[in-house]
Amino acid sequence: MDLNTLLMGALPTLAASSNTSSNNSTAGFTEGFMESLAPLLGWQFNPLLKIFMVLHRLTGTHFGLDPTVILAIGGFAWALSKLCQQLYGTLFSLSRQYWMADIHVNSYDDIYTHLIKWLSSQPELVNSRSLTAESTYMTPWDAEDQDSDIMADHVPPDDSGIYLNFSNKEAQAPPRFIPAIGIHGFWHGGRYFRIHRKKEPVAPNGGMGGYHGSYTPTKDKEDLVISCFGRSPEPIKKLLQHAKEQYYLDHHAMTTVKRPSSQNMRRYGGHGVWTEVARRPVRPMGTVVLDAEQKVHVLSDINEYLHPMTPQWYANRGIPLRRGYLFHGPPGTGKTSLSFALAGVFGLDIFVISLLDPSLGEEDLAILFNALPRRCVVLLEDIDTAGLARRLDADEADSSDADDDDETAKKDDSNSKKKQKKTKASKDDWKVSDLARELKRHGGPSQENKGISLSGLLNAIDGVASHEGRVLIMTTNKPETLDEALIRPGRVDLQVGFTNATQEQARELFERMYEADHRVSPAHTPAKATPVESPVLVTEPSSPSLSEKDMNYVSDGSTEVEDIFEEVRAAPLAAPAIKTAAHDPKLLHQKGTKRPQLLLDVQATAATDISEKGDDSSPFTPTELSLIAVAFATKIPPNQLLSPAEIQGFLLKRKKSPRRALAEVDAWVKATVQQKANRTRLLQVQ
Ligand SMILES: Nc1ncnc2c1ncn2[C@@H]1O[C@H](COP(=O)(O)OP(=O)(O)OP(=O)(O)O)[C@@H](O)[C@H]1O
Repeated sequence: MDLNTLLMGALPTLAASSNTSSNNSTAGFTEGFMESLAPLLGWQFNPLLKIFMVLHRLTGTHFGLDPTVILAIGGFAWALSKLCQQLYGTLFSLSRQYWMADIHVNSYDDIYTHLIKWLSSQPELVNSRSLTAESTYMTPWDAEDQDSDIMADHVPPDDSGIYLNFSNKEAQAPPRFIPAIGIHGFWHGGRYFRIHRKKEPVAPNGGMGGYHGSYTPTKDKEDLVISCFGRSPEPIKKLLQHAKEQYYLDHHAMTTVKRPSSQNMRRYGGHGVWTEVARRPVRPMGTVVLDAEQKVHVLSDINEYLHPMTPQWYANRGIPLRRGYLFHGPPGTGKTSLSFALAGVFGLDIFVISLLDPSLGEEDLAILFNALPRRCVVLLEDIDTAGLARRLDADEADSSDADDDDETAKKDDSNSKKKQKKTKASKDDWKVSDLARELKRHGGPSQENKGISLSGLLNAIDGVASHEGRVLIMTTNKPETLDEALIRPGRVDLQVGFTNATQEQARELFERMYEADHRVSPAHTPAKATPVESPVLVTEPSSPSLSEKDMNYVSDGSTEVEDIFEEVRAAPLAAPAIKTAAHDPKLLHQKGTKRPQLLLDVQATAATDISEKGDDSSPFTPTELSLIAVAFATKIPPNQLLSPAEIQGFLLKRKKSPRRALAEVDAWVKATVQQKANRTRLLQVQ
C-alpha cells in the first residue's frame, strides 16, 4: 500500500478527490484553477505561485501524493494544536484554581531578594532559554577569596611593572543570570514548582518625579508568583524558607548596612523604604579602643534588652519596649565604630539615618521607623541638627525683625548704624541656617522639605507609629546643644562618652595596627553573647550574663605589672640594663596594681632600645612590639588633644614601619597640636 492510499484510507472523505488524482484530473483541475487565478494575482510578478504549482505537480506525479490532502492534513493538525492549547489552558486554569497553591512575592520585599539570589544559583533555571543578565558588583570583601588567585594570575602590573592594573578585572567579573520576565518551571526536592515573574510599572510618567520634575528613575515593581501542585502552599513556604536560609548562610560573618531609599521608593512604604548599601565583615569589638568598663556596660545592657523574655517583662510593667543610647564625643573618637561593632556582636542589621539628609522629612522619618525589622540597630547620626526647622523659623522671625528695623532705621540714624553693624556681623558670622534660608528663597530643596523638627524626631522615636524592639543609637558631637526632651530617660537610657585618645588608647591603636594578621580576632567568629536565664534589667559591668569572651574586653589593656616584667625580660633586643631593672624587687613589689610610672619608663626605655637596634626590615617579637607601642604612647599628649582617628591616620601612612612611626611621632604631634592651636586645616606633617 503506497502512502497516498494510506492517507486516503485515513481520510475517507477526501477519497473521492484523491481517486481522481490518480488519473490526474484533480491535478489538472488544481492547475487549471491556479492558472485562471494567476492573471488575477499578476502571476508574472508572483514567482511564489509558480513555485507552488511546480511543487504541486511534482508531489502529484513523482510521489503519488495529493497536495490537497497534505494541505487538509496541515490544516487539521493546526486546528488540533489550537484545540489542545485551548484545552490545556482551560485545564491549567482549572487545576490552578482547584489543585494548585500560589504564593505572591513582591520586589519591594526582602524575600524577593532572597529568592532571586537562590534562583540564580539553580542550574535548571540558569540553563533556561529565557534569562535576564545582571551585572554583579562585588564588594571588596566578596572579592577577597578570589583576589588571592586573581592577584597572582590575572592582575598584571602596568607598563611600568610596578603598579597593579585592574582594568581587566571588571571584564572578568561574570554577570548573574536570573529567570527572565515570564513563566519558568523547575524541580526542587522532588516537587515541580512554577514561577511567573511579572513586571508592574509603578511610575506612569516613566519614572519622572522627584524635585521639580527632574528625571529620577524608579525601580519597577515586580511580582513573583510561585505555584506548586496540591492544595496546600506548605511546599512553597518551605522553598521560601530554604531560599532565605541559603541567603543568610554567609551573613553570620557580615553586618548589613541599610540606608533610606530614594524619595520615590519611600513613597510606596513597606520594606522598600530601606536599601541595603553595604555588607561588610563584622567589626570585632576588640578593634574599638574604648574604656573597657564602658564597653562592657553597653554590651550587657543591650544583651539584656534583646533577650527573648524581655518583651514580656516590659509588657507586664507597661513599659514601652525601647532602649536608646546616646554616644557623644568629638569627631573621630569611635562612636560609629562602636555602633557597628555592637551590631556585629549581636548579629543585627544596622539602619543608618543621617538627620542632615536634605531629602528626609518628618513623614519619611515616621515611615522609616515603621518599616524596621523586629530586632535591629538604628543609628541616628548628627542628632544635634534636629530642630533645625524650628531654628530656621526662628531665624526667619529674626530676619523679619531685622526688616522692621530697616523701616525704623530710615527714620532713625542711630538705628541705621546699629543695622549696619548687624549686617556686618552677620556677614562675618555666616551660618548653615543662612544657607538654608537662601536655598529656601531660591526654591531649593528646602522649599519642599523643611527638614526635621524636634517634635518630628520625637514622634518617630516614640510616637504611636514607632516600632518597638529596636536598639536606637544616637550620635552627636555637641551633646550640650541637645534639647532635654530628646535625651530624657525612656528616649536615652544610657549615655556613652567618647574622648580623644588617652595614652593607653594610643598604645592599643598602635598594637592593633602592627599586630600580625592572625592575631586579629577573625571577623568570621563574632562574639556571641550567652543567653541569660531571665532579664535582669539593672545591669552591672560585671554582669554574669556576659560570656567569658566579652569579659576579655575588660582585661584587654589592663596588663598587670608582672606581665610587663615578663615582657621586658623576654624581649631579646632589650638592653641588659633594662632587663635588670625588670628584676628589681621594688618594682616586683608593685604586683597587682596598675602600671606605675616607673614601670612605664622601663618599658619606654626598653622600646627605644629595641627600636634603635633594628630597622623596619628586621623582625621583632610580639613582646617587642608591645614595648614599642608603650614608647609610642608616651609620646602622645596625655591631655587628650588627638583623636583616635587622627592617630590611626598617622599610623596608616606608616603601616609597615612601626619603628619609623615611633621615630616620627614627635614631629607629627608637634605639628598637629600647632595646627589645631592655629585653627588651620592644612597639615605640615602627615
Ligand atoms: N576608639 C576608637 N577605636 C578604634 N578606632 C577608632 C576609634 N575612634 C576612631 N577610630 C577610627 O577612626 C575612624 C573614624 O571613627 P568613627 O567614624 O567611629 O568616629 P566617630 O566618633 O563616629 O566620628 P564622627 O563624629 O565624625 O562621626 C574609623 O576608621 C575608626 O576605625
